[in-house]
Amino acid sequence: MNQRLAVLGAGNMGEAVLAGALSGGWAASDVVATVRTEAKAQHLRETYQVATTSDNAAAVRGAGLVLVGVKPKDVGALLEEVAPALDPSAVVVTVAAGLPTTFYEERLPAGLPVVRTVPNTPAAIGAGITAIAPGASATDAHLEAVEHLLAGTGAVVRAAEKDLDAVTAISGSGPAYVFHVADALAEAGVLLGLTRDVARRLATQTLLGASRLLDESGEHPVILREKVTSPGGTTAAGLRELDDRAVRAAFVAAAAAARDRARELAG
Ligand SMILES: NC(=O)C1=CN([C@@H]2O[C@H](COP(=O)(O)OP(=O)(O)OC[C@H]3O[C@@H](n4cnc5c(N)ncnc54)[C@H](OP(=O)(O)O)[C@@H]3O)[C@@H](O)[C@H]2O)C=CC1
Ligand SMILES: O=C(O)[C@@H]1CCC=N1
Repeated sequence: MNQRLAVLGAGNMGEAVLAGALSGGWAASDVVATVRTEAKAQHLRETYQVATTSDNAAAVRGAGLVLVGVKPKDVGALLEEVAPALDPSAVVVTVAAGLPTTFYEERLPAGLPVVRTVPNTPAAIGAGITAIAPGASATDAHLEAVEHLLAGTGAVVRAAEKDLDAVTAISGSGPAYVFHVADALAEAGVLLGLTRDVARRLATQTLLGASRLLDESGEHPVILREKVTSPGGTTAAGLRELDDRAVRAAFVAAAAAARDRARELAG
């Protein structure tokens, strides 16, 4: 399989995967990204030194890996555009939420391997996590090629395709939940009289430090929470408010709603 990579739709997620792949050692000279505006093309050329075009069919010619980075609603039209131009040995890798691999297989030349992935935006700084699942014609070698592509974006895990909507709800959408918490914590600090700059710094570093501690200690989050929560102390008072407002239940409901929405996107 050749190393030519075509990124079709270099938006938030396509660009994040592109950035992660390049910082992981993928050669910029092997990448072409498709765009719809000259401003975006210029940004990609200047930032990553990759080739750009607005012609998706031209981009996929000779590409061994074709990354579908457009919104789920735009995937059908995109596949129609590129199907006749795809290299017979190409692997189609998609990041689109919800759409099953059968959606692609029905629209692409018979037997063309499809790998469905669920990345997240921290991929841009090599701190993402991506779940990957093979379609009917994707082999272990195809999965390995996708793992190689994504190696610079962070962790990569293999998953069963039936689980990918749940993965989307947790790690795909998850960064947005975390940014929501970061914003809420910082604004709470402002309410308590801290400057915006200080409050934001405290919130950001607290999330970063807590995440690293969780990861590096290997301890269960409940144990780590208990280590912060002195009997009769400040944290217990704060946590009681979160429980009274059913924050834990809200996370469960948010994940279920995101999973259900992924299913709806499949049509
Ligand atoms: N954002 C995230 O955190 C995650 C997103 N995903 C999936 O990633 C996909 C993209 O989402 P996201 O990056 O957020 O969305 P964006 O809108 O940021 O990216 C889509 C990009 O595709 C471009 N585009 C649309 N149609 C075409 C076309 N025919 N040819 C070339 N380019 C085209 C758009 O251009 P223009 O801007 O000009 O419209 C845009 O730049 C979705 O399918 C989503 O489900 C998956 C996991 C996480
Ligand atoms: O919001 C969305 O639909 C996409 C999929 C996961 C994250 N962003």
